[in-house]
Amino acid sequence: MLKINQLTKTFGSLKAVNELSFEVPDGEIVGFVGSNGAGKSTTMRISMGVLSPTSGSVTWNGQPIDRSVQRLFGYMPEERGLYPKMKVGEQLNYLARLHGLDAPSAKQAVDFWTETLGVKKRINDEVQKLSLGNQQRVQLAAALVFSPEMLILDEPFSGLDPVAVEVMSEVLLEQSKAGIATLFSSHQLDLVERLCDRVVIIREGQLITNDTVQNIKAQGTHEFQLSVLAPEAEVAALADRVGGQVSAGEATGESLLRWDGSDSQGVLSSALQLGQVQNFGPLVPTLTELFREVVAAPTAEETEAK
Ligand SMILES: Nc1ncnc2c1ncn2[C@@H]1O[C@H](COP(=O)(O)OP(=O)(O)OP(=O)(O)O)[C@@H](O)[C@H]1O
Repeated sequence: MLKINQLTKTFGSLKAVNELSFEVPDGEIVGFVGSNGAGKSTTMRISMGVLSPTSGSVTWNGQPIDRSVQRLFGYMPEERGLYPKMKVGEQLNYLARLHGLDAPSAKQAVDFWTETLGVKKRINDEVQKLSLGNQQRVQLAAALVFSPEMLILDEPFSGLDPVAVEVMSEVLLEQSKAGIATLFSSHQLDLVERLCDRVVIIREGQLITNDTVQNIKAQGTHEFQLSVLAPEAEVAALADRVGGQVSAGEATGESLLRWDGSDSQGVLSSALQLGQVQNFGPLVPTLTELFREVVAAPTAEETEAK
């Protein structure tokens, strides 16, 4: 398990990471989310041991991140890190051997990951000759080729086409089933929602949320929505009763009623008197909507300053 404990990193007067604590347990995929400049890459660099913290610590199974621990981590840095003039296959083979695989195992791993990630045909090409998306696939192969115990991936999905996104999603889910701990940052919240066991949201270096996707969604503002085949004017009277709002639905003659969910069964029976009810239930917000709410809310410091 990776444990980030009271981590702080300052650059001059800027606190890029501010007393941040969270964990990435074995077999879990943790999505690391925050606006541009929130401190995600800085946290990941420190977790990988390529940047030292100002204070606080990161440990792997209780051990500080030294060279022996670094060897267990598959890392995809934001600035990427392949040698542009080296051939894809040579580069991956070099990395696999560097991490202790013998020659036949390294070859097998290179074949497997280039095949899985769809770059096997490019194995003899220099990395710099590949499209950006294919370079990204090779980056992912580089993080995976030596069977790491932990994956630290800084925006692994950026620049990938939809097919590669699907392949990579499957790879992460399989790795997680095999017990690998994964921390990945992303601005693609639909993917985070789909893949992650847990989501860590940070803002200005500070932890805002650390919870399961399910819990985060359950805590969001819960409105109800009902769709009924009845004229808007008739549904408006019902809306007035519960302080809701009515709008036209997509289907002909359909009206949508949104309200805070109070007296839901009473509203349903009244709506049934008006016409056929098509849909009825809580409107579960997407992670993207919740993220917008969280990021738009004032910070504790801003609230205090008022
Ligand atoms: N080496 C550095 N020197 C000075 N400031 C830095 C350095 N690295 C990062 N920062 C600053 O620290 C803050 C956090 O940056 P970081 O790259 O960790 O954010 P991020 O959440 O990864 O953002 P993005 O989503 O844009 O990649 C930013 O304000 C950034 O400008």
